[in-house]
Amino acid sequence: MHNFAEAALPGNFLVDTLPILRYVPSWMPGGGFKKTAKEWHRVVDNAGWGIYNWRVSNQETGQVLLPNLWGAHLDEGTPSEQKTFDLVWSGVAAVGGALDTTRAMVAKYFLAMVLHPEVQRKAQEEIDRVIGKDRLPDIKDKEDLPYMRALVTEMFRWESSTPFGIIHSTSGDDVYNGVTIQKGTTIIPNIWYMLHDPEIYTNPSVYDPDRYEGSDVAMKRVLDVAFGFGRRVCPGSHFAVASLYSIALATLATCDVLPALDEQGREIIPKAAFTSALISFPEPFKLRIRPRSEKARKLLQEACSLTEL
Ligand code: HEM
Repeated sequence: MHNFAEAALPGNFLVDTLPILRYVPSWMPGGGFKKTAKEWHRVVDNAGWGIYNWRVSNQETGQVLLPNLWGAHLDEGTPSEQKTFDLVWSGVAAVGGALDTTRAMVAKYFLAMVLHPEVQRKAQEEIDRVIGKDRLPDIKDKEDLPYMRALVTEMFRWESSTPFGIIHSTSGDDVYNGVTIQKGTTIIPNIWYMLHDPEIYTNPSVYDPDRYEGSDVAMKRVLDVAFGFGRRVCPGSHFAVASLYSIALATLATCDVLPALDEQGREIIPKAAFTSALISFPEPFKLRIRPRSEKARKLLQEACSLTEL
């Protein structure tokens, strides 16, 4: 994932700006990127084929958890060479697209909760009122929890993990707002700014689920931007929102997310600081997670023991 982030960052490799450099041999000054490309290709190749071959060789052992992306296809019989290739690289695309983007959003969610106890209280009040305290929430409860929907949407507006989306280049000449854009121009979609435009979002740097006033239309406008545009829009957006939603709902229904304590027992309030890379994470911070009640602890324990089965 680190190599991907480095490779996709505009300006990191001169050859992206001066494509003629691709004809420079790897041993000449300016051709070093070819060695890097070869090495990184080996890494991603091993990762893709390694996990696929592991999946095939463990199909019968019970080590492979089902259902999984490859399972349904492999159960149909031995795939052709082309299909095998497609399966391996669609798996790499799914994991590559999902892993760090989702990890970063989950970390940002916990940071937002530590910084905004008032949001937690409001969400917990909604969960307790709608679901009660006798069962764990379910993804189907989403329909009845507008504040929780706003809480998750606001995560993507406040600090999406892909502030500059994925870089593209124009496939033909274009004119936008009177500006001529030539074919092959690099386009960096500034998703962060679109979601922090003060003309649309009052106090854009503030994490505030109330700004949507419960309107799903206003929330959709955020999610329509956060996952990119056009035919290369993120295919995992629904999965990503559902994952965030499940994690937020499960933790807030059962736990309080609290700041860590220093040696004197004082709360350490973390800064809202983020790395500036293709995929943006929060700077490291500490927190405490405490079950809201003995009943909540038991519900969680039961759910964990069911998962282990
Ligand atoms: C918080 C989570 C996520 C965020 C913020 C995110 C964001 C994005 C963005 C901005 C793009 C670029 C779209 C464009 O080019 O305009 C993208 C592409 C992509 N995403 Fe996601 N994504 C997330 C989760 C996922 C998940 C869970 C998956 C798969 C299960 C996934 C798979 C992909 C793939 C395969 C692409 C490349 C699509 C293409 O180029 O045709 N993403 N994502």
